Amino acid sequence: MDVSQILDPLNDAQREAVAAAPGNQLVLAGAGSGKTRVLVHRIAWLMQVEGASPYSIMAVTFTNKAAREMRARIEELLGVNTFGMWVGTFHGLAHRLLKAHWQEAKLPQNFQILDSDDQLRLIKRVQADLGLDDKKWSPRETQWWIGAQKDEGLRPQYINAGADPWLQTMVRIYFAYEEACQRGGLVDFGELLLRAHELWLNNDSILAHYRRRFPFILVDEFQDTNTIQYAWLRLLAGEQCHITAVGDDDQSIYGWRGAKIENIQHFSADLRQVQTVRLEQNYRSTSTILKAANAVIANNSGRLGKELWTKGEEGEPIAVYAAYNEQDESRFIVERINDWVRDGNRRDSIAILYRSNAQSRVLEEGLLREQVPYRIYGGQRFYDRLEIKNALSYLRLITNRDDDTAFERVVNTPTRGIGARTVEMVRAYAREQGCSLWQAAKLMLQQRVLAARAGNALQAFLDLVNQLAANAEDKELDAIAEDVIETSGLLEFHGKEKGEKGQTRVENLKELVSACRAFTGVGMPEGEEGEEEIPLLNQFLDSAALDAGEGQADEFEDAVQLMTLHSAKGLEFPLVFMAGVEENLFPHKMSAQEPGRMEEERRLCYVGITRAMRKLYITYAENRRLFGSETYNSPSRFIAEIPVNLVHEVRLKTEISRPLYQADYGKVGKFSDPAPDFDDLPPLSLGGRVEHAKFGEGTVVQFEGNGPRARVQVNFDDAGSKWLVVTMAKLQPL
Ligand SMILES: Nc1ncnc2c1ncn2[C@@H]1O[C@H](COP(=O)(O)OP(=O)(O)OP(=O)(O)O)[C@@H](O)[C@H]1O
Ligand SMILES: [Mg+2]
Repeated sequence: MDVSQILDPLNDAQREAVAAAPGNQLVLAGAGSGKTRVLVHRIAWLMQVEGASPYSIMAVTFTNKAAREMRARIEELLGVNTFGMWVGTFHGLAHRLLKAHWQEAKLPQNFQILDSDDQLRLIKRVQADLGLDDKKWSPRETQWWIGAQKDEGLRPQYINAGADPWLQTMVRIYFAYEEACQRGGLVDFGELLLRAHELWLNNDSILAHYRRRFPFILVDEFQDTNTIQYAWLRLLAGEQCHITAVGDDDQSIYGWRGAKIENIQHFSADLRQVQTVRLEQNYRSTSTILKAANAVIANNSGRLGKELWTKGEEGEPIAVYAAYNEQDESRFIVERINDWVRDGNRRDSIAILYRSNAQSRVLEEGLLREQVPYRIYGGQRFYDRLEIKNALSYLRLITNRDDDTAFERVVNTPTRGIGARTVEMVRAYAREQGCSLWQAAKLMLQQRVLAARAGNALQAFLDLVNQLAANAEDKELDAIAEDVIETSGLLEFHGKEKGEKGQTRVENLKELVSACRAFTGVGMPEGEEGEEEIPLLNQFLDSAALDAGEGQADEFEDAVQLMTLHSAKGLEFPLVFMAGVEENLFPHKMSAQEPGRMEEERRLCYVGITRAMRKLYITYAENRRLFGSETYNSPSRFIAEIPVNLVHEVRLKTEISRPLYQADYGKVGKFSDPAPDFDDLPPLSLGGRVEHAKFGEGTVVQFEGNGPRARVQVNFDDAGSKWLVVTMAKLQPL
């Protein structure tokens, strides 16, 4: 039997874990030390040497993508099919189980998964039935609370509300909500896990069957399991099964969603004869990157304690860039990406990581401008996001009432009691009359062909859009956007969605206001005579549609990856940018409010740094417009935690114009125009004050392009924001 393929690519400690006799194992090790590799090779070993059938193995991964990769790796190692193996996320596996045993789980065969939107709507209905006022009993809070109970494995009958009236009410809602779900055959995410656990708990024969079936259970990213997941694992494992859990307490980043680091400590006590393996050699990163990660995480207390080392080369210092603002940050990153690709590297060797979803907007714009293909991992591009499309639909209706797509999209969003039947009637009428939906709706209201309730609701929608249009007169673009997201009720509507998702949507909507504000400066060219001016709002909508229309780079195209720090877990990239590393953004400002959250933010930073293999850039902006407002944050404390000898501070932002021209001419030499006399050009700098003959004094906030085409954006104190061509504008630095 040839096992060398399985063991050769491993070090001694890894080999010890992979080739151990069947038993419980805990592999506790830092980032990039080969935990996932051990898991994969362990599965191969069990099949090849212990003769385990693929049917006897269950592997829990962090994402579905990771599950696919795991299968591919094993097939490559062994040349066998992994078809019968159960590999997936906790939710995916629980779903599979419930589908197979719907009767015993007391579910209808075609039970539906309830997503977060639907869940919130259901909770609202339930609360209304109980006569509870939404204002006093926020459905969103209830949703969060019920989720937290389920994560802890708690049904309402086990919650002792005592004399606490608030808790008593919550429990009452929880009971009623459960009943409603059961009646409708609906299962929310938390319920999947809870129900799967109970299925085994209450059905000895089914449990016995799965215990026999799965003598081997392997879990990646064990540090982020919550109470119910851990209970589920233990129940399945029983006394005979063998669990291999791999994890890193320093990478636990889902505490806010109920994950329990303590499960790592409990594991050795709860299971029999656990072999603990520690891996200390890191194979991923340069020693510089590794030292930085070690230094940052050392600031956390209560760690299980481990130090990583590497034989790898020292590598380049970590580059820290203090950007003038978010635009400058985006531009800097795109330039470095272009350099990297010019040096012969692939784009998919690059990741840009950020703390908040909404940060992607400015980064995406920079990439689009330079036509760098990119993909948002585990997410959508900014202008493709549901809440943004909703807001844009209102804006489109303001400029054009006959925009049917926009009409359809928001006629009942936020919900205002216009049902599918009414909309179908409007559609039919429009077809008949050959007019737009808006016109049809108007006619139908005039002719009173709708039932009173539907008619009133529809009238309210038309009034709302007309009102928004009236409000928009003479307003700046960002003020229009702000009015739209508030007055339409979108902000409130999306804000009510459960926890993280709702907050992300609200942040994105506010970010749209930022996008409008930034656009105001770029939009109109200086009023060319005779040319009809296109209203700024229309220009903005066109540009947004173009951005969205670009579509994601397809799966096979070589593209830069953008993602949040949370979704980067487990991945690695030769070149990594961590953007927006500023106080209040990262660490997130909410982390100051809850104990323990700051340490979780630091672990997130550790996760971020340790994604980098060869080169790491950390950037922050001295002032930033995000979520619709302007902020001045100081550099993140995490930057200060990296020893200075590992860092190279990049300061490009002074003297932008002259060096830029000269470098460009020297390098490219493609301009046929006679070279302007560079010595006559003013030394402009981002953030610098300048004076213009017509517009007066202002501040340079952005620049773009090279050579004779270089343009700067100046926020003039009185004349507003303008883009100017440097060679023409005769700006005087002050
Ligand atoms: N013994 C080894 N020899 C050479 N390369 C290795 C070895 N072990 C792991 N690697 C490589 O090191 C990198 C990190 O491994 P892996 O992703 O398994 O680490 P991990 O501990 O799971 O990291 P994370 O904590 O980020 O999930 C991978 O590129 C992997 O192929
Ligand atoms: Mg891993």
